[in-house]
Amino acid sequence: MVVWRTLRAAPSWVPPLLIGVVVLVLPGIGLDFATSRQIQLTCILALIVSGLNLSLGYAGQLALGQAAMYAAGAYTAGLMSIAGYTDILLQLLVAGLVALAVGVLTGIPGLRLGSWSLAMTSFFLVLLVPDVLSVFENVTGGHSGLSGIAGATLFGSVLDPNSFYIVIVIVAILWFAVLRNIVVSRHGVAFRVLKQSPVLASSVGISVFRMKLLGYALGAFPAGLAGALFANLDGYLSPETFSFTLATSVLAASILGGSASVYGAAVGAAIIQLGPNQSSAFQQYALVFYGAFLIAGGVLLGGGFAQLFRRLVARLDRAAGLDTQPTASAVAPDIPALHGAELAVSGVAKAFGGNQALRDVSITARPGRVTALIGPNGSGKTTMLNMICGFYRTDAGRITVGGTQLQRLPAHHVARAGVARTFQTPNLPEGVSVLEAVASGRCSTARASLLDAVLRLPRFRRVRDADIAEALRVLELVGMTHLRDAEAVSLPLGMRRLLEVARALVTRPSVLLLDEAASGLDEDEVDRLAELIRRIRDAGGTVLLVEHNFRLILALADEIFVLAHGQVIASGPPEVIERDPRVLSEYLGVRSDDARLPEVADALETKAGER
Ligand SMILES: Nc1ncnc2c1ncn2[C@@H]1O[C@H](COP(=O)(O)OP(=O)(O)OP(=O)(O)O)[C@@H](O)[C@H]1O
Repeated sequence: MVVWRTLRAAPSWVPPLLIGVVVLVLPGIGLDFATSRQIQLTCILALIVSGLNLSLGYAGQLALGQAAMYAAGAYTAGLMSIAGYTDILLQLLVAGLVALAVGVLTGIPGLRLGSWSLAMTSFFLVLLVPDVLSVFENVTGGHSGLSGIAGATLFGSVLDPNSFYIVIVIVAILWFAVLRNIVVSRHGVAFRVLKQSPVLASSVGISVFRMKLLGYALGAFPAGLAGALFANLDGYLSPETFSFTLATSVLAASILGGSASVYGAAVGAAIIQLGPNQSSAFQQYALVFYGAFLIAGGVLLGGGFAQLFRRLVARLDRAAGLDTQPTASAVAPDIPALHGAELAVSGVAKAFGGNQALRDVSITARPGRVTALIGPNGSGKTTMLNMICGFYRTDAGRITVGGTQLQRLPAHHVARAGVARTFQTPNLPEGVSVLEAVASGRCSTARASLLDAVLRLPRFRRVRDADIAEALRVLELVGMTHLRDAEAVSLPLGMRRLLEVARALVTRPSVLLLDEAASGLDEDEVDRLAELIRRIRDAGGTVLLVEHNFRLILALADEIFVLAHGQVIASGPPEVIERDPRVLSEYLGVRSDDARLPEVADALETKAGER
């Protein structure tokens, strides 16, 4: 256990780097030609698989185009070599950029069309590779393949097989370092938010289209590098290499190793390359075997070997006593001043086909006040929130926050304008810690570019430090600092709801929309939530609360708007609403002119409980 504790004290990138260094020095201790070639092919396959992991495992885009990007990189490098440009660094750069360009060009239409289109376009892209190579037969050699690729050079010297081995391993190590830096940065968290839900992504200010394209196109880059390395390793390119079978093997390796994992790509590639690919009998039935691997990886090993590895680490951590969580802090600090803005909705209408969900609705939520929006099921509350957030377009009317019109803005711009929200069902990405989940709310604030993240430039560190500091500050407010390293999705419902409020608060929003935040909470948790909302209000925040818990509404709201059949039927302070005959009639289906608060609350709550 002492060894384990020492290992865990080291930064997480040290063990994989050590493995990389061992692979790098293997030729020094004697490596036969066949093994050396297999290791090089494993590195090449690992590069391709890592690209798929980024787009599929992290960004959630099922796209099989890596084989086509690999071909683009390979033919680019091969043709450069034939034209006399044999420098491997130049070839890697150009091949990577060409693959990136193919990713962008094929990704845009696939992503614009939405849903399964990217999977389909990338699938056809792979099927088209042999035909494209035939069409340009004069240049690519068509079905006969491309020969005459000269040995690679580095700064003018020809690379012997051992030196080329070193180049391949170093490129793989460097790319995995880049990938790791991306995955642990804000971009990596944004990818996982996107994978969880595009709606969630836009609600924290992420442009869904740009992020999807970034994941897919970035995944093309290592495939281009792999292509350049392969062209120089074999000195000959045949269209058959870039077939659909390759695409399937890449997918199988990704699923086996664990697609939501950086190093899982290398593990999956090693299993496929060093195992079945060795046997010629396997080659004949490769597609069948890859299919079986996919099923085994997907069904038996949910999350692949990476998931098994994580479980093993967790078990060893427990055994070594490394998993103890500090206890919760009792006193939550004061909320610093929030600069809430007025939310004004006037004359808004929305129809879904013939169903008029909202008609001529006007509501106002002011800073330093809790405004509640209530109404029976189907009265239009969620539609209203979705229109404020930019998920639905209004048919008529205006929505402004602090005087700025929102109704024409896409959802991620609305979030950037200061509107933050929670969801009816807590919406948290998998594979992120509580701290990262809260910090993900800051995706729309000051940015560090991808290059800043990859190279760990000062700007990246500044943004990361600010993200962590703000996330910790808000976690303290909701009394969850002690859970900062826990996996967000594994928390109980009450904690997940508080976590969502924390994520919304981390941007210091101008307007906070809470969609049934108390639903499913026990009494203690509701009290804690109520206390938090009160403190947000007292700090000057603008809170719009959509809620079915009437005791909470009556206790918290300064003003209530009641929706029924898509229209506001009553508005005013709780003491007016609780006696309004129209409200009672809508909720209870009875007319009562002298009903009082406790009876109404009980009756309404019972009614809500029945639903
Ligand atoms: N995307 C959609 N497509 C078609 N109809 C929709 C859509 N969203 C909402 N509606 C309809 O609009 C009306 C209002 O629904 P909405 O979900 O806003 O009500 P709600 O008050 O939030 O209900 P609940 O309390 O059950 O969440 C309903 O008739 C619903 O069927």
